[in-house]
Amino acid sequence: MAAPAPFAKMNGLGNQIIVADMRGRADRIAPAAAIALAGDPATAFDQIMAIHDPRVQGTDNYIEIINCDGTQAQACGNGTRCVVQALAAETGRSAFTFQTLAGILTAQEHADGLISVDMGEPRFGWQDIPLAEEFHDTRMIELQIGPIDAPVLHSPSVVSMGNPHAIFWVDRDVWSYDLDRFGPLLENHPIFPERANISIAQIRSRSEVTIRTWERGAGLTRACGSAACATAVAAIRLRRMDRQVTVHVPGGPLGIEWRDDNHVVMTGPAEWEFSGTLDPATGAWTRDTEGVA
Ligand SMILES: N[C@H](CCC[C@H](N)C(=O)O)C(=O)O
Repeated sequence: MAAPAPFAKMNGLGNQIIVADMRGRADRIAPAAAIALAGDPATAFDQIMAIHDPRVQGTDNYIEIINCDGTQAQACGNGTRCVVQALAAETGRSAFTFQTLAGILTAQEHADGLISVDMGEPRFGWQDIPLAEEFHDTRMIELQIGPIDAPVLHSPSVVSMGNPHAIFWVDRDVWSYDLDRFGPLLENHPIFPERANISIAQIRSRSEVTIRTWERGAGLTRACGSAACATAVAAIRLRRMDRQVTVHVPGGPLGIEWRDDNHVVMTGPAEWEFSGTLDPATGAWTRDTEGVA
């Protein structure tokens, strides 16, 4: 058994997040511990955001992101907002710089409690996503699901926000598609050698789009921040939306801006639910007693 680590169960628009405090220690949360925590209804999560000591100068922390199947993710927008809220409450600071597998990102809590995360620059090259074969134009790639002459979903845009995303554009209500059926097939399609997060998106105007996401390594979630960024960027590349948009995910709205300097900034809320301590080796956990800070 490892020394217990403090954690907070939080959510970002219903994206279930565990923020774990792994500062001042050398171990990491084991995949088996993540799978155990994911299997317990009280701690079921989509991603763990493990806050570690900084590894490079100029950053506040290294953040390891773990999906509920125990695999690592490069980016998690909603989880990053939860980390910011937790650290802001602890330190009284409002601006942070984190290192993740997707690179270095900055984030800020605003006076109204909303949090903005600079998710960095999107990448569009087929090797960057990555795709298994060369596609010159990733605004739309050849991929379809359903009957060959009447595909249910086809011609997605693909984008890397540090993690791989495919966005299928649909005309009908996003809830009328069996994403729980198509999601796993598309996530694991051979065209995506590192698998992919799969979204379906209905553009409603030049500034509003509604999406649902099947997340790589996590399945259906109520919100996926990096998918919201990827969708906005892909729609803007297709000249179907303006550079500042609202992306409606099942959990609520996220503001996304693709700035002129090519950075994508996501703004939204984070919510604390309860705190406790967990064993990073096994996932055994206890809840803090009510009333104790
Ligand atoms: N929920 C996250 C994304 C997790 C990404 C993960 N499922 C992967 O890329 O493996 C978000 O808010 O951006």
